[in-house]
Amino acid sequence: MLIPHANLCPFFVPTPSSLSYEDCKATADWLLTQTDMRPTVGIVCGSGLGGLADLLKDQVAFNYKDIPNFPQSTGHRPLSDPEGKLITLPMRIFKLLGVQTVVITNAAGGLNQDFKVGDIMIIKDHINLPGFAGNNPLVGPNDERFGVRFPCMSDAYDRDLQQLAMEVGQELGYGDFLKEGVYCVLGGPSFETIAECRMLHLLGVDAVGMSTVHEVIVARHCGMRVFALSLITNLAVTDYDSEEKANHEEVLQAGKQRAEQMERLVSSVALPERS
Ligand SMILES: O=P(O)(O)O[C@@H]1C[C@H](O)[C@@H](CO)O1
Ligand SMILES: Nc1nc2[nH]cnc2c(=O)[nH]1
Repeated sequence: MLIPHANLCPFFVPTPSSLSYEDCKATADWLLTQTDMRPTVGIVCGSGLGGLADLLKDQVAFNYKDIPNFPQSTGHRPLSDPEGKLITLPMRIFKLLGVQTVVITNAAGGLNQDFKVGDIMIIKDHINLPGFAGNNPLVGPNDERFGVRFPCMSDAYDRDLQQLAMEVGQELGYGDFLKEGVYCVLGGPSFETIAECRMLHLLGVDAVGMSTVHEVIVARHCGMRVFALSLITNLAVTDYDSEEKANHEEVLQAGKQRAEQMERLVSSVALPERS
């Protein structure tokens, strides 16, 4: 099953009712009545990377508005927006549909000095910076039917899939632009200041973005494997003499330029029978 990026601000405190097992089950059961397909891979498309959907044969498409309890994707939402609570609901619905592997793509700003615009970074780990202040999607009562109260995150990103992606990337001739690194999520929607970029660089962050991490935490909580890629759409500014200014248009533009290779890599790793 493939969904466009929710693109909602990850700052929220979920309430039991917004993410309840019963809500998710009702949604999953409804979807299962609409199709005979039984997905085992769930894909979340990042900004500018929605073309992945075109790779799928025998598509069955649903409008978000028609799916019971499903969050609407209407842009980046601020902390105070209660709709932001639903950002990770699709992960739990994936789980209840039978999905075993979740693939997430995003657009991100490069902090690693060896990165260039257009690089594809295999995410090997993350820093949930909002989590340091208590913004974790698992805050609140825990439903053991999804997972344990204190899930481990030291194996958040599946190592076998990372290795496979490196090998497949080399075979596809992506050696020059396929990298690996640590992704850090910030709340957005503003881009970073120069001082923030410098701080993140000092912390060992290779790429910074505004998504993915909360989905990964919820996906791992309920036991799905995770593979995630960042497309480096711009280079984070760390120099006060630089004239560069991050903007969403360049993010979308970079996405278009590298979308095909990104899509091929995702399909070769996650949907090998289709590539
Ligand atoms: O793929 P995502 O949604 O993480 O893309 C990042 C965050 C914002 O949506 C957008 C800013 O240009 O890029
Ligand atoms: N936070 C953040 N998100 C991004 N998404 C794409 N580029 C960037 C960036 O530079 N910073």
